[in-house]
Formats: sequence, structure tokens, C-alpha cells
Amino acid sequence: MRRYYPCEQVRAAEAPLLAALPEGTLMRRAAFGLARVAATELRARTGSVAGRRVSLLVGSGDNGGDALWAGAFLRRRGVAVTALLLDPERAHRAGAAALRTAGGRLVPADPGRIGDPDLVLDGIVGISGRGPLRPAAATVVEQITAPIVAVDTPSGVDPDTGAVDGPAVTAAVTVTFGAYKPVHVLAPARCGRVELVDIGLELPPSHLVAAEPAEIGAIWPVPGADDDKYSQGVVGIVAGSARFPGAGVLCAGGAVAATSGMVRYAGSAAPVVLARFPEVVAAPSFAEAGRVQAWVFGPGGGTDHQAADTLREVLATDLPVLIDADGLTLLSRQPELVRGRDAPTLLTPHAGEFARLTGRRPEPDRVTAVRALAADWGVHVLLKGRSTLIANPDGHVFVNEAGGSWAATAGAGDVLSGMIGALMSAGMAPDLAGAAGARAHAVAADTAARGGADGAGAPTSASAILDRVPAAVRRLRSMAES
Ligand SMILES: NC(=O)C1=CN([C@@H]2O[C@H](COP(=O)(O)OP(=O)(O)OC[C@H]3O[C@@H](n4cnc5c(N)ncnc54)[C@H](O)[C@@H]3O)[C@@H](O)[C@H]2O)[C@H](O)CC1
Ligand SMILES: [K+]
Repeated sequence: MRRYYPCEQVRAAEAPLLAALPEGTLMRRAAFGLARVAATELRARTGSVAGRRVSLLVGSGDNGGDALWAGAFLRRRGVAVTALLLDPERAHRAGAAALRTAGGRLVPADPGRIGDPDLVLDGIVGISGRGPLRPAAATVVEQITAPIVAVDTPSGVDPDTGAVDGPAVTAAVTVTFGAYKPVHVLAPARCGRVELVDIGLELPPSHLVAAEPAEIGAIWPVPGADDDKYSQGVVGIVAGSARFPGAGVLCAGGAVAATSGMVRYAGSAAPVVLARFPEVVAAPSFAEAGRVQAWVFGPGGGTDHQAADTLREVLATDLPVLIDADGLTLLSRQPELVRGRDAPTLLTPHAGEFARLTGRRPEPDRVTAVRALAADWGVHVLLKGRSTLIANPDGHVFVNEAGGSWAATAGAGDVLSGMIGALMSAGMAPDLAGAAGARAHAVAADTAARGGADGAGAPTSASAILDRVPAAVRRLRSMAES
């Protein structure tokens, strides 16, 4: 599991070390690790380190201090280093002295002085950064064409929420110190590749956690020697309608692809579902569907009275239930249907459906927003996005960073809810099922977009994603076995 720590937790963990160690020790540990990554990046991009040119963007705090010390270490490897001081009077004194002693140049930051560096270190702000880049910094950053290595966090991006509301750095690499921060998983396009430098911090478990792909592969349910179609969990799909039969097909298909357990379908799209997936056991209505271990309700099911009555019947069971799409619209009209429900309940909104449920969109602090909904309603909530968040009522949040946005296509959510519902019927807790389903779904989308190769991707579709789910599960399980 990879844990992400809010900035105030990092500061609290740094405090005793700062008090116990000689002044500047932590910073030099951080800067040495930063210089090592920068040198590796230089070699990878230019073929050498000595003789290359690195510019430092230096702010007024310790983030700038990290960059200055890293510049001093790079100087010792023969790199030409120029520090652009955004606030010369307040630049970190010891760092500036170290760079000067090592033969580095320190000049006031000016767009005309950027030169032609091979690499830039962003030491403008780190975990004390708030809001977008200020005009002077923004003017310099927008002139930069060289790859940027962000020091700790990309400046101008909120370190706790990943929110960007103005000019901000886009880094090729982010070198962070002591612990990953939420920005590193919530703003992947701004951080680039994230490298962690250990500076000896001791941290308690955090509430924001990413399951590693191999961990998901290790828990994915597969048939055992004594299993049959029932024992692996039967999932019931209430989705699709005469108006939107496709959602029923995609949702049932997601469930069929995810596990070997039986899939029951209940609804008016049964003929088209069976035509695509003859292994599904279909019934024309929920009441006639037969026994299951978990229900999925909502995709393409409509929001009329009949759908509302069926939702009420589904929630009246003591079974785990996943509610998506039209089901969330119905729920936004009658939240009392799930409040205080004892059986596990997972809502899977995108940002717009989240706003329909709560009256406001989840941005800019999506983690706090999804934790609040889960705690307030006593349910699990999967908030879709490039970084999908899965909160349980106790405040724990799984995060799955998809690595791209190929799944942003019509019907992909229907496939996902079927996959997660099947995992829930196999006995997985809703949040873990959400994290596992989201990971496999993201791998399937990436594979569908790239055609299974490693090259550039192309736009894909929900049906193509669905077809790649088995390959995605195989890849995750292979990672667990390697
Ligand atoms: N504590 C340690 O020994 C270590 C810290 N590390 C590095 O320190 C930074 C955090 O440093 P801090 O001095 O708290 O603040 P910053 O450098 O992040 O910010 C400086 C200063 O900038 C102002 N500011 C806030 N927002 C903006 C903005 N949008 N634009 C411009 N200026 C802004 C505000 O006044 C801040 O105080 C941490 O990230 C690490 O890089 C080492 O990691 C380990 C040792
Ligand atoms: K930074």
C-alpha cells in the first residue's frame, strides 16, 4: 500500500527530527537525494552530467533551500548551476552560501536570465505553498522549455488537494521527501514521475492509501478446487431499459468479465443482454430474479416510479448494493433510502452526480468532500475521476490513479459498476472492491487504447474496454505472482 500524508502530518513528523538533528541535516539529506535524481535525469536526457546546465527557481522558504543545496551538490559533479532568486532578500541563506562556495551563479529571477538550461529545479514553494504561482514566478515559469524537476511538490498546485486555480508548474519529475503528499496522486499530470527520498521521517498510517497493482492482483477472486458458479458469489444486475438497453449489456458484461461467479440480470433489456452474454441468467423483473449475494442498481435503468419502486425493493434487502447512474439520481430525491442502511452500500458518482447528491461539486478538495458524504450518509462512496477516490464511512480513502483518461467514454462507468458489483458478491468489502475494480478497469482502458502494445494510444470505447478486462486481470495477477 502506498500512503499519502497531508502536509500538517508531514510537518508534525519533521518537527522532532528538526529539533534532534544538527541544523540543516534534514535539508541536506533531501537536497542530496534531489541532486541524485536530477543527475540521473540529466544523464538519461542528455547522455552526460558534467558540463550540463541546470537552473534553479528559488523561492523564499526551505523549498528554495532544498534547490540551492541540490545545486551545490550538482556543482561538485561539474554541472553549471544558475539560481534564479524570486526573492533575493529572503533566499535560504545557508543554501545560497553553499551554492556560491561551490561556484554556482545566483541572480535575481528575470525571464531574460533563464538561459538555455538542460534541466530546471522548481524550488519556488513546497508544502507551505498556497494558491497559484504569483505573477513574477508565473512569468519566469511560462518561459521555460526545459524539463522541470519539482522540489517536493509542483509549485502553484495545492499540496493537499492537487487543485490548480491559476498558473502552476507542470513537472516531468517530482522529487518528494520523507512521505508522499496527496498532490502526488491527485494531480498526476502536474507531478509527472514521482520519486521519494527517505529523510528518516516516522509517520503513522494515513487515511489516503493506494493499493499497489500487485496487491490487487493477489486478492482478485478466482475459482478454487471446491468452487462452483454459486460459491464464488452471484451478482444481480438491475440496469438497462427498453430506452437504454446498452447500459444493461455493458453492466452485465462487466460483471461477467470480472469473476467466474454467476451473473443474474433483472430488467427489460434481458433479450439484448442474453444475445451478448448467454451465460447470464435473466429475468424480466427484480422480483423474479432469484438469489444473489450483491446487487448493482442504476445504469440506464431510468428514473420513473417503477425504477424508484425497484430501488426501494433492492435496498430493502440485507445485501450489499452498488448504486450508480440513474440510481443516484433517484437517491438524490430520497436520500433517506440509504441513510442508516446496515448492509454495505456503495455509491459510485462522477462529479456531476456527486453534486446532485450533495448540492455541490466535490472540487477543489475532493478527498474531504468524499469522506464527508461517506460519513454523513453512512455509506461507501466511489468518486470517479482520473484519480478515483473510494471512501468508507470511517474516513479511510483508497485512491486509484488511472495513469490516463482513456476510460472517459460513454458506458465505461456501466462496465465499472458491473465489475465492482461482481467483486462485492464475491465477498470483497465495497471500498476494496471499488479500488480493485477501478484499477482493473483503468488497465483495461489503457490496454484498449494502446491495442495491447506500448505505443501511443487512440480513443477507445466501453465495449473495447470490456473486452480487455480479462487481460487486465491477468496482468494484475501476474504482477502478484512475479
Ligand atoms: N523542514 C525541513 O527541515 C525540511 C523541509 N523541506 C522543504 O521545505 C519545504 C517547506 O518549506 P517552507 O519554508 O515551510 O515553505 P515553502 O518553501 O514551501 O514556501 C515558502 C514561502 O512561500 C510563500 N508562498 C506560499 N504560497 C506561495 C505561492 N503560491 N507563490 C509564492 N510564494 C508562496 C509562503 O510565505 C511560504 O512560507 C518543503 O516543501 C521541502 O521542500 C525538506 O523537504 C526537508 C527538510
Ligand atoms: K516546488
